Amino acid sequence: MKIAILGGGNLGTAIAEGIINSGFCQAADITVTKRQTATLKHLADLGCNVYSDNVKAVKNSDIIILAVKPYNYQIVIDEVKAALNTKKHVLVSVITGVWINDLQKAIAKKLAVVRAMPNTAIAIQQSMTCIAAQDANHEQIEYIRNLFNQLGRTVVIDEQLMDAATVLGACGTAYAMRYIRANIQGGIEIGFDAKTASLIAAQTVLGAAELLIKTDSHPEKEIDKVTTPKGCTIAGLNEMEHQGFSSSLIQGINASYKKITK
Ligand SMILES: NC(=O)C1=CN([C@@H]2O[C@H](COP(=O)(O)OP(=O)(O)OC[C@H]3O[C@@H](n4cnc5c(N)ncnc54)[C@H](OP(=O)(O)O)[C@@H]3O)[C@@H](O)[C@H]2O)C=CC1
Ligand SMILES: O=C(O)[C@@H]1CCC=N1
Repeated sequence: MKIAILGGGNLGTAIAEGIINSGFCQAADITVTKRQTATLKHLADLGCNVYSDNVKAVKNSDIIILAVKPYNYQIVIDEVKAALNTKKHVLVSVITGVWINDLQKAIAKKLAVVRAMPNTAIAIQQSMTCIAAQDANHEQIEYIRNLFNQLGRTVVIDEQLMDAATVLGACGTAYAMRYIRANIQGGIEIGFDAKTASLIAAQTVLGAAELLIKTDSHPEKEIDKVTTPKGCTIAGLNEMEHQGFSSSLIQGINASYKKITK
């Protein structure tokens, strides 16, 4: 399979790099487009095809990953729709807020379309990617899922949950960063220099997340292991809850969801 990534920006280049690093396909089988190609020199050096001609990229590929900004998708679809072939191509869109029906309407063909919502950890092959599909067969969905499995973990969801997936999985990276930053600020106040506090905070969050994923555990079970009766963990946790910690996170998630669905 040959893959075209239309829109070689942050996400597009991260996908290309991840696919190459994982050995999922050869660099020569990947084409990345953008209007100003100078920023894609590193991909060209790796052996990818790099140019601005979206139509040529579509004609030379089987899987078309659309990774332009939401306000640019219509123009790119208008450009390539005549070259899209329902018997050959699968279109994969990572564009936030654009529904499969919108894409199919813009293409004016019942093309197999897969919508994927990764997060920015895709740059280090640690994304959580939620996937939804329409008019794609099992084999096509599995191929796309396998592609994103090279870039982290995947789950197939109903497209109706894509806004929720965006909030929890994609915006979630920003929420986690803010949590880590608050830990760093607290860590500095209790004596660490910024660099050491950053390492301790980030590695601790990484370890906590891996505990849940690798042992299929529940957060409260892991909390019970840390909290010594009358100890400092429970004192801190309870104070955080008195200040509305869990409630503020839940309200934040709801505010994001309200914004994305309005
Ligand atoms: N899941 C997540 O966490 C996130 C998802 N996203 C989604 O991913 C998509 C991409 O975001 P991101 O990578 O950050 O955006 P970028 O702006 O970094 O990348 C988009 C790229 O598209 C290129 N482009 C624009 N017009 C065209 C065109 N006509 N033909 C070919 N290339 C074109 C631009 O380059 P040039 O101007 O040189 O053409 C640019 O490099 C967005 O739709 C966004 O919604 C974004 C961020 C986070
Ligand atoms: O903030 C946003 O609107 C988008 C959604 C996912 C990441 N960025």
